[in-house]
Amino acid sequence: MALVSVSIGPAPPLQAKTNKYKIALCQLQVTPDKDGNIAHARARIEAAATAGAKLVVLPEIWNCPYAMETLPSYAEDIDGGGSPSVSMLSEVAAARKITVVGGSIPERSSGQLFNTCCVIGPGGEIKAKHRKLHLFGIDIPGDITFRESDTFTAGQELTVVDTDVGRIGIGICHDIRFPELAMLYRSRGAHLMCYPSAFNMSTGKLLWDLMQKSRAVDNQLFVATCSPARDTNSHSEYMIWGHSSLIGPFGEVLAAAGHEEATIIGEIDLSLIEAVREHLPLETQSRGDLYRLVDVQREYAS
Ligand SMILES: NC(=O)CCC(=O)C(=O)O
Repeated sequence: MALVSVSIGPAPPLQAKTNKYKIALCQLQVTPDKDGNIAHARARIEAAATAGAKLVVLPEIWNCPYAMETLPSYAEDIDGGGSPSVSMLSEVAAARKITVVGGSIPERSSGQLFNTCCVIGPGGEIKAKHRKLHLFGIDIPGDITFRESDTFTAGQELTVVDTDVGRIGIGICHDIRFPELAMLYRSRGAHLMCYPSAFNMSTGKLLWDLMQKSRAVDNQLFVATCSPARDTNSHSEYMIWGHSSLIGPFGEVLAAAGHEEATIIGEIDLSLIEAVREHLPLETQSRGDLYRLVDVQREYAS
């Protein structure tokens, strides 16, 4: 089928049951003990709900260490119902009537492994499942060599999900480096991008803040990132950067963690998006006569 290149129209109006709410980013200390990680995550989500959070976000790979050699032994079958990690998320979301962007866990499906984020609604239902689209691969001799594609298969679907707290676009860590993804999410009406992540010490120090602010500023929306805490005792070659953050639509840092375990809570006020877009109307200033973004999957679907 030939691909028809059509530019994307203006972002649809924002819709959410509530205009202002608290979001919690749980920067968890992860250990090799999966049951312990699940129990710990539950406790942190409950504490965040008690503190008033309506949306709780977990890190990339929170039920086991982010180490490619051991990840497969922790993988769970989400669709087949064999996922203690996702069951816990459903239970706690339903018990506390909150939305949970459940970080990511290694998912086993049809003999393949995916790096997968489930979004859970306040009834405990899985509202969306995002499989990491862009697998992280880096080779800087003498610094860092890492290849997710030796272990994971990349996902094939973009994920924009309607929740009680509005429309959320999901990406996992390295997905944040691809601006087109966030632009497509914005064009599909997302007001918040959530990126469960696990940046490393090299690229984290240099680029982590910049990436988050860029995605927020380019698209005039909120960006939330959530990382595991750094394990300074770990002998793993992959040391995690931490620094989970909430960025506002003007690029302002609304909340940020250091590298230790922490739950940070920030406020999302959706009216800020409209204000920023009104004050600085990038959408009407952009030059659709000179460049265009194409939503390939929508074009094929139509
Ligand atoms: N877990 C990841 O995808 C890491 C991405 C990363 O560090 C980067 O620089 O990109």
